[in-house]
Amino acid sequence: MDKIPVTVLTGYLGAGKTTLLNRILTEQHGRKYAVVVNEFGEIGIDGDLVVDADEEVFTMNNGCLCCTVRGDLIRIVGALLKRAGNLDGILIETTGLAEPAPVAQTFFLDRDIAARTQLDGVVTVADALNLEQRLIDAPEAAQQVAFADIVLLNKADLVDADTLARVEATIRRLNPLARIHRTVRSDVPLTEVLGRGAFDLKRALSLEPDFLAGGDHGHDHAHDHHDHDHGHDHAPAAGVLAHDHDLSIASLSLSTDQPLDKTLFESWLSMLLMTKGQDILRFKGILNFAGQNRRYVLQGVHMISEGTLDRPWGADEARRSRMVVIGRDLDPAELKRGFDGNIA
Ligand SMILES: Nc1nc2c(ncn2[C@@H]2O[C@H](COP(=O)(O)OP(=O)(O)OP(=O)(O)O)[C@@H](O)[C@H]2O)c(=O)[nH]1
Repeated sequence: MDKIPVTVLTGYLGAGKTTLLNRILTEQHGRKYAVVVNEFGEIGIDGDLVVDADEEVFTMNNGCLCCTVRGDLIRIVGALLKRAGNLDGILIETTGLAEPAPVAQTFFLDRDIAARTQLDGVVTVADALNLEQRLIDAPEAAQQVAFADIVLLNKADLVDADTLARVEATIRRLNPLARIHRTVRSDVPLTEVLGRGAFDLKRALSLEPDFLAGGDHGHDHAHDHHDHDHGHDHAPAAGVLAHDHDLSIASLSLSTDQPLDKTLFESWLSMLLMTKGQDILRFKGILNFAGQNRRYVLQGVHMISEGTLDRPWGADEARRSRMVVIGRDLDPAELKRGFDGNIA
């Protein structure tokens, strides 16, 4: 039996992973992929933002995929394999705060999974506008780039040619071997990211000598999965994978069953981004605006926000507005007050 290829999509918050995933699901129409999405936050939104309703999307909401969640991944992939039928591949989108190595490890360490699947490649989407700053303030960002087999240098439309060349040189320094594609909205020929047999175990071992050793690669973890704030206390480990998450990053979920007033909401959001945009790493939401029978999808990274009208609300669907904000030093009470102030 052929092994099922697995592609891990990684990259920092808001880099363009879901955009790539949607491109794969749309362009590879007729193929059957199982999609596993891991998000950082209590209320699932990512699963809803994946376009193709024919695909089954498994969401893991446990926040950090880097360690304990691997158990969930093993369970989900294990269940998938039991009824795999004619699956053409498994696509795993990690949260922007995850490291790809432990996810990749799963496909080597779990015997049953290793026998049936083959890690095809780790694809890292890098945000050309924000990567340089992330490499300074977010250790995961460097690990994601270092561990990639293929890098999409995305959002090329948001920077000038010199910046793009500089960011590409930085990626090259972190990862001399990966193929790098400059992209806008993750538009890369899919033959460049899928079915390439790109994963290089030797390189993984050079970055993480314990890659095949299992366990938690020398880390000592203290997670608090209750509020999805996660603190790690990591003993120094060999290789690039010694990690240290930023404890001040948290995810806040906002929701209401009452319709929101679009004008109030937009002015609240623009004020919020003007005053706190540096600290807001990522926000996304599915909103119910008064008088609108279609869902409004909101997306943003720092000061850049995008809103689009999506499909109509279903007849039996609860018209619930949900928004997730991920950032540093957020004030939950103030954000909740502001959000609730937009109720129509
Ligand atoms: N201008 C511009 N915007 C982009 C590009 N690629 C993606 N975006 C936008 O950036 C935002 C984030 O894109 P996503 O694909 O959701 O990013 P992600 O990496 O899945 O985000 P998380 O899962 O939250 O980490 C969305 O508003 C996209 O429309 C690009 O090349 N240029």
